[in-house]
Amino acid sequence: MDNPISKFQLWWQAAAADSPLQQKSAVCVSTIDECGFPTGRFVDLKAVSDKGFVFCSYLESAKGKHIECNPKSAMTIWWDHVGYQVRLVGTAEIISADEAEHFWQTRSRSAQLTTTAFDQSTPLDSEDRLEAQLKETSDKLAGQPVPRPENWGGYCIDPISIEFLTFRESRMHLRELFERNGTGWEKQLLQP
Ligand SMILES: Cc1cc2nc3c(=O)[nH]c(=O)nc-3n(C[C@H](O)[C@H](O)[C@H](O)COP(=O)(O)O)c2cc1C
Repeated sequence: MDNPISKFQLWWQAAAADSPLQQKSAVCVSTIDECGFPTGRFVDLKAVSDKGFVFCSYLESAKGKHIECNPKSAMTIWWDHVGYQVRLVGTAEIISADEAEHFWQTRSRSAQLTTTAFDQSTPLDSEDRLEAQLKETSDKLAGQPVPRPENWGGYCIDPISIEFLTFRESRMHLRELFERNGTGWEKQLLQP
């Protein structure tokens, strides 16, 4: 398979089928902080297409601020039950408001309420404060749809390289590196 996006979609499907994982689409996104340190955290992978790899978050979170200053990002995935690792590097861009709205509408009401109630990555005085904030938001929006907060949206990482590793107990892992070459991709095998 010479198209890494199609290959990824097949791997994602295979990993999700009969997956023992609770969080089947958790992937690690790494960004670069203001001091130049890389920092990773798990997010939920929402969609993959020729445009890139999409996840949703608060736009003013730490990761959001990092991407605003430096869009160079990475995504790393390990699906133990199928023995697949995927690593990609690329440039993150905010998705459109319409796309963000689409993903917002796929969220449960309780996820919409918690997202609205909290201000990700800002300091928290005490754990009790979370309950109070959630109750305040739930009471305020009782019986109404929960609108998407302006500070919630998504990012699409447009990859310049994607590496697929098929894990083998023998350590003879198969590593397939795809690098962007103009509008296409160049494939190269790497030693394990
Ligand atoms: C399995 C899992 C899935 C998560 N999914 C998301 C997500 O889709 N979006 C998000 O903003 N945070 C998600 N989080 C929380 C992030 O890992 C992280 O704590 C949060 O985004 C704040 O990161 P930041 O301060 O670096 O911006 C998830 C955490 C876990 C463990």
